[in-house]
Amino acid sequence: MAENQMMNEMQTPGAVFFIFGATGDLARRKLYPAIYSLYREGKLKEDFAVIGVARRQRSPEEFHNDLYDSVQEFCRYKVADSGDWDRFASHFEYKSLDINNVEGFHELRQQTEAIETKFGIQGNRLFYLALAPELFGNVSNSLKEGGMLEGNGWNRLVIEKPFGYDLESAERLNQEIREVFAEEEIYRIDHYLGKEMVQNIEVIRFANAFFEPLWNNKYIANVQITLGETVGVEERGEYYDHSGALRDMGQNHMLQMLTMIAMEPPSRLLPEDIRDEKVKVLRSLRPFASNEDVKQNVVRGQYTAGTYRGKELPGYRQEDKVNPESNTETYFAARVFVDNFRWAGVPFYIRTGKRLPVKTTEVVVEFRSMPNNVYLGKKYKLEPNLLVIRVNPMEGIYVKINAKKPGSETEIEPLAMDFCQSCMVGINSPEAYERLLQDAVEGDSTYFTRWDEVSTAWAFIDRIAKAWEETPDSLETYPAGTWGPEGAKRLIVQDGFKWWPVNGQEEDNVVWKVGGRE
Ligand SMILES: NC(=O)C1=CN([C@@H]2O[C@H](COP(=O)(O)OP(=O)(O)OC[C@H]3O[C@@H](n4cnc5c(N)ncnc54)[C@H](OP(=O)(O)O)[C@@H]3O)[C@@H](O)[C@H]2O)C=CC1
Ligand SMILES: O=C1O[C@H](COP(=O)(O)O)[C@@H](O)[C@H](O)[C@H]1O
Repeated sequence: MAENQMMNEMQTPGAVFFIFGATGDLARRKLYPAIYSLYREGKLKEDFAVIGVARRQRSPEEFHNDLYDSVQEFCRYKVADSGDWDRFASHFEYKSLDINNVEGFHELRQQTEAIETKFGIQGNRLFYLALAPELFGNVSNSLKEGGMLEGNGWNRLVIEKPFGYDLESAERLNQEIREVFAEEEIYRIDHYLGKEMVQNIEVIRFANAFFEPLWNNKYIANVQITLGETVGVEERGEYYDHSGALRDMGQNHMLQMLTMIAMEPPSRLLPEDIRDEKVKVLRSLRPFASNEDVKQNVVRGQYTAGTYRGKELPGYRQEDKVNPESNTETYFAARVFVDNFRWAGVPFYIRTGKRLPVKTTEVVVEFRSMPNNVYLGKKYKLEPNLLVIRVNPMEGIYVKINAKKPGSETEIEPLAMDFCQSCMVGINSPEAYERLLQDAVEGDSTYFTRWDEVSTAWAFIDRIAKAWEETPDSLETYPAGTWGPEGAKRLIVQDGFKWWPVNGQEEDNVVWKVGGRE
């Protein structure tokens, strides 16, 4: 196939992928489609195999049918023709196994050796745990006891979030898996790090003379990071009600994006150099000193019933498997400071929520006004310069500058330079899971989180969670389909700033024209 030929040079080393949790939602929606895309693009050749593991029984035909449905529904490539499909599907086998059944792992080992021989795989094994975190320790142990780590290639463990509930539970979890796997064998997924535009932050910053010299407190007034979702908790009420927005999105995706924006340039583009720089940012986060400090800097909210595009939406407490008296936050916004030379005094405003009006992830870097602006005055409509990095679902970069209004002698107006990557014909950005699976198999841990990153992030988040536990009435509400609680506006307005519109949409739903002149 054409994609295969084009991508030959990017082929990954042969390996067996074990998907523990093979009948689950993550495997179906993300992992199988990602493997198919890698295959279609020739990044996986014929020397790979997948063994799906879960408790329920699945005949080979049933498993292949599940696989087909998952690819057709969720993959960015549709199945090309039946010959290609049969060849792809022949790499997949299923093993019904409870992860606590060590005996069963000996059988798995025999199945593995047979499939390695069949596809000429040299003993490389990648264990992907798409399972509840409580099972991570047991599965690691069963892999060891069942002789699964005695192949003659490498062994790698890929684990999903959430990595713990707080620092203490994360430490326990880490200890359990470290009894079997070394840190360099562990790949902790934060799927935001696999997103094309999150990885692009590094390039935009470090490959452009426009930006890097200005990337500090002398020129940047504030940074805003928004991860908005229109969905509610869907079928995940039970998990979410225990977790909440702070743990579900804050501890991982939001702080990881913040580190990418704030980190120092690494001396080399090696995984440990980059992760060293990221962890320095996390260590520089100004910790909240007291409940009052948290109250002044962090706002939390829960959605109530509302309307979105004419549709009535239930409140969070009415959602399936959610405690009807739940105090769990579905939104939070925080003002965070990175106390180092580069960022001293620059607020980072971060916010995320479910049931907001727009699904979007964006970073807005707002530059300071000119020190002595000769264009101050009523007739000039000056706006601060902005750099906007659009992460998803739109991918692109947007720069807002001031320019003379054409034909006018005195008027100045903001001009938007908008590069929309996702609008370009022929661009079909890889899904985060494709990139991360490929990296894991290639042994590149750059976009996976190291233990010190995870633990430092938890220490920061725990302080907020503790304050909220002690001040339950700090929870505000917001109607589903709106931009979150009032407190989030106050948080930023008190500093003389405002939340910039995201994805072309103003907070009061006035459309902010994207591209061209406003
Ligand atoms: N779904 C998503 O989009 C995301 C999920 N995650 C995380 O990924 C993990 C998996 O999530 P998800 O797929 O949604 O969960 P599901 O509940 O849909 O799937 C869980 C899987 O685990 C298997 N399983 C459960 N117990 C055992 C056992 N004792 N032995 C063997 N297999 C077992 C189940 O199969 P069976 O019942 O047949 O044994 C099933 O395949 C979780 O940690 C979740 O937080 C993270 C980000 C996104
Ligand atoms: O990790 C998670 O992320 C999703 C949002 O991911 P995105 O790639 O669609 O932006 C979120 O819905 C979920 O609650 C959280 O667990």
